[in-house]
Amino acid sequence: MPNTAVKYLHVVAAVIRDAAGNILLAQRPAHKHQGGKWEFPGGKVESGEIPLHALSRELDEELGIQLQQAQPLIKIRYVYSELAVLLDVWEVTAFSGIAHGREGQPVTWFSAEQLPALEFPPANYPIITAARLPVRCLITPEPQDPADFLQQLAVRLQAGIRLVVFRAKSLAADDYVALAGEVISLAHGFGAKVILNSPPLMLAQADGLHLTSTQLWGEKGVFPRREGQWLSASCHDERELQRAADIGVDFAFLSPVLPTLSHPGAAHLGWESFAALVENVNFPVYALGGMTPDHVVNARQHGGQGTAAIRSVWSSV
Ligand SMILES: Nc1nc2c([nH]c(=O)n2[C@@H]2O[C@H](COP(=O)(O)OP(=O)(O)OP(=O)(O)O)[C@@H](O)[C@H]2O)c(=O)[nH]1
Ligand SMILES: [Mg+2]
Repeated sequence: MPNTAVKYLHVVAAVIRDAAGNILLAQRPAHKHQGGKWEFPGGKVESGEIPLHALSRELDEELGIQLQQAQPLIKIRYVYSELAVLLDVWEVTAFSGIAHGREGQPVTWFSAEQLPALEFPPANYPIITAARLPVRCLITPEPQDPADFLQQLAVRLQAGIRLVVFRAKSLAADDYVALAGEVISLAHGFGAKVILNSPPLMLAQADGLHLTSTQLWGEKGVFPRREGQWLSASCHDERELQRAADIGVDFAFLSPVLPTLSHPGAAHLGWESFAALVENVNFPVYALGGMTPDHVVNARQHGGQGTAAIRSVWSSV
């Protein structure tokens, strides 16, 4: 949660992608704060400036490019010993000009998968997660027939799904692990990532482990996660998001944002509450509950990473 007694320096920064999906990074000059580390280009918002103008000015000053289109990606508050920053990160989707280090700083395009091995200022780690995560996430429905399930999954991967939470509460542990192995190899063939929903055994090939909101309250540090594997969690309110932050999740799902077909009369957050809750955490959050493909725009406008869905993704393609 942000510390209201702290004055955060508002900094805009950009995740700039080329047509192949590579991301442009610059190396901070040695004499500056966090010198020598890689950064997302950007800088301080001047007084009276709106963030998008600050971003446009910084990208011209630092890289000689003209910003044409950008959308919010994530906001992070971080307290260094010397200063506190609010990193207001935007995803640049269109620009003109050829990026070069106008202030003499080295600039390089990296694939998203190269980012975790680079050295960044410590505030940046959630930005790397956000840059690697897609806008849409599929949470699978309960598998009935495994062969049919894999075939259905392949259709969604072909349609562009790049993040899958393999959720199968009805399967025995051995069956879950066997099907998970197949889900992972199928998804990896498409360059998609697979998060396993709290199996008793964590597979080395999986990209992450997902916790239900109940599992969030288990003993800290006992989750069977390996180095490099993400930890995600289902949350429904501020208390669960805070707990997710305390145990160090990489990203979360917040629900229900809208009414769902399975619980049509149940209370839901609505987009404004979603935005207010997301504003206070420093990791990417997917909107879940009642999401259709069109809601990706709403999720991004309200500070989310994107949308997660079971039914609408499984049945709409
Ligand atoms: N641009 C940028 N700044 C970051 C990142 N991560 C991070 O902690 N910061 C911190 O945000 C602060 C402001 O960034 P900056 O030094 O780029 O500001 P600026 O371009 O206006 O530079 P200037 O002070 O030379 O005018 C610095 O303390 C920097 O360490 C990042 O990824 N990109
Ligand atoms: Mg700068």
